[in-house]
Amino acid sequence: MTEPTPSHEAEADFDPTASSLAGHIDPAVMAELLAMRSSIDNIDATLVYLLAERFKATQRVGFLKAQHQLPPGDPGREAAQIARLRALAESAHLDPAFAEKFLNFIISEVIRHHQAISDSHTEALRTGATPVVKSAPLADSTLDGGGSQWR
Ligand SMILES: O=C(O)C(=O)C[C@]1(C(=O)O)C=C[C@@H](O)C=C1
Repeated sequence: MTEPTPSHEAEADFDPTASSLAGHIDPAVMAELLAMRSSIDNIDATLVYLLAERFKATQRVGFLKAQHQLPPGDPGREAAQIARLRALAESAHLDPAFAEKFLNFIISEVIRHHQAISDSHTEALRTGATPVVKSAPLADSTLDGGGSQWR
């Protein structure tokens, strides 16, 4: 298996001018397009950082739920989140259906992670191992054996 490329290398290798359009369009149009893409690149980087923070937070929820034998999903909470985000999307001129689909996509991944945490917690209890319960900030935590939540 190949090692993942460290993010600083991937970032250094990233060519913000990469395009299949190069040489096919007016250079002035290309310059305008690249200026717009520069904002898109900043937004995409922010999205990655935001999602990483969200998953750190939900991982803590996953451990809490596993520790107290709570179900991974909470449909009542989800309904409230969806109604709120749909309204926010509307006022932000974003398609509410897209906002809902996006949230559902993220939540389904979170639930998969919660289930994996719960499974490894149950397995640890069954085998007499000490279940890994994270209550400390996750920045310095490592994922133990079960670690399948990051598949
Ligand atoms: O708040 C929770 O209980 C979570 O597990 C987090 C979260 C979410 O990602 O926002 C995920 C699953 C639940 O169905 C509801 C919300």
